[in-house]
Amino acid sequence: MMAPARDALRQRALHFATTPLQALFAREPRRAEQLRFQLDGLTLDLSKQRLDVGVLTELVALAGERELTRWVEKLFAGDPVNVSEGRAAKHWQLRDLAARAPDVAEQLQRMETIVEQFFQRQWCGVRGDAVEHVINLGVGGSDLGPVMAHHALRDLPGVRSGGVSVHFVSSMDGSQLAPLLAQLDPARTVFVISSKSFITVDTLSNARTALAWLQQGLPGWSEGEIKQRHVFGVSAAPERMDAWGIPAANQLLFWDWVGGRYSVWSTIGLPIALSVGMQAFRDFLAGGHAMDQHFRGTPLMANLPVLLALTSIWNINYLDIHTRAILPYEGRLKFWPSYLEQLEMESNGKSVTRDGQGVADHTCPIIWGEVGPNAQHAFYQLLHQGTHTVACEYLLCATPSGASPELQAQHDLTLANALAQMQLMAFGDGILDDADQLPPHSRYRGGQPCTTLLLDALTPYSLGLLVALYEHKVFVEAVMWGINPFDQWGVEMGKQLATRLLPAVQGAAMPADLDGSTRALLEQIRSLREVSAAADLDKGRCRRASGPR
Ligand SMILES: O=P(O)(O)OC[C@H]1O[C@](O)(CO)[C@@H](O)[C@@H]1O
Repeated sequence: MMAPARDALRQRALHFATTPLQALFAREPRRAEQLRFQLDGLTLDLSKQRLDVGVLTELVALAGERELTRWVEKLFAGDPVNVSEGRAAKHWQLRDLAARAPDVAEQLQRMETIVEQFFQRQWCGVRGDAVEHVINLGVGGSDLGPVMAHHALRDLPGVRSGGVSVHFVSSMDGSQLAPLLAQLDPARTVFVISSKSFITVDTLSNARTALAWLQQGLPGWSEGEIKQRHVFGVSAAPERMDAWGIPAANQLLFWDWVGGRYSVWSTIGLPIALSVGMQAFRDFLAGGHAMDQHFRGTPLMANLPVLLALTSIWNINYLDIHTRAILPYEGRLKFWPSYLEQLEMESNGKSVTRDGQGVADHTCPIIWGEVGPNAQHAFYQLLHQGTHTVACEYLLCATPSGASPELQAQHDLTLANALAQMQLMAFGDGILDDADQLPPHSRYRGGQPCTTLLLDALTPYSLGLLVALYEHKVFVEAVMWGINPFDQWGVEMGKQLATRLLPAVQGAAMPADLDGSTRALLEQIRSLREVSAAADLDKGRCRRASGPR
């Protein structure tokens, strides 16, 4: 395949890989302005990336060669862009409130009815007590979007509060669920079982434990009565919710054409609406829709998701930078890195193209992160003085999320830290006059390419803009690499192997073809368990021997 843009980019990369960022600013007086892009209170600043407008123009030409515009049309036409599963990817339709697709509008209305009952304290458990706690049981896309948005938006000024307390449980080992159950009253607790497939073992095992706890704590009530007042289900598989015994009135639906990690906009958002109210949830949808319109209608050179994606392609495929740190300078966004890890790595962690060939280039980088001020005291040492080049993505809010003078002062401090850290990351100690007097161990080499995303303020709307920005960015990258971002076959085999190994963990014979390492680990686990069971037995004997006091 002819790829003139790619060859031109390779040539440019030779220059940008070795030119200090200071030199780029010295050479281009309008750089900060030319590489800053905006939409509705969201600013994308690429000026501290190792590129210029010429590089972006060449990357846009490459996007032309990869038929990006045609793929964007296919996405919004509802074509089956998820080729391996023969499905459309219409998460964007969930946020188009004006178009009111009938199914979408109906489910949103049902969600609103449920949410209002909780806010009005009218949703009561079997004993007639108003419910105060809702626990979402879900994992991956059925957890990360809601948990991220709930933490970002709850108790934000202007956002409704006073509903129920919402909790999130995802891990299959029960370590999140057990301490919650120990504190809560079953009569005042409701569970939302959130699972697109309704077969995810992590979620269903937590759900079984939750049901047993409800039954134990609410004696005298039948399982059906308990489920009616204490269990909701959110899924694209209503027949499986039926089989689990969730009453139809407590079921909220979404559809196959919503990928798990793109489902925060669907009824999977129920926990978000329960914590911040429906108006905030609709504002979140409106932000996402504004980004859809921008993405569909803006020329590529000013299109935020496209520019973010092309910058990422430039770093990975031309500058050989294979890792990216996500650094929000806003504690409310503490789950933003985990959210993006799933969105990006589960979508684009692929090595086979849509037509089954090996990819020509590296795909998704390794993504990790932490709230910036905490990361400063954890892994920034590596970013400043380690040996790896890491693309750094800063997320800042211009105004604080609370109004008190103390919070304003703390917010100023946080912003000053973010700006200073970015200076050091990008320019190193070159910004100091006397840097060359410093001993080697105090030098900062700089050269870490930084992207800044600046929100005027964190609101449901701006969070919607941000999430949809990344969803589309992931799609653009996938088109550039020729891969399908909407499937996740790589997580399936692990689940099958776990099912096969479970009996052996429980004490049955080990599979004959088990590898040596797994066999040895299982043997050790078994013998450790035997020792611990024997110790428990001894303790029991001692207690009986010493008798009651
Ligand atoms: O919502 P479900 O069907 O329980 O799946 C949970 C998660 O599991 C995955 O399939 C990966 O194992 C994700 O894509 C998904 O978000």
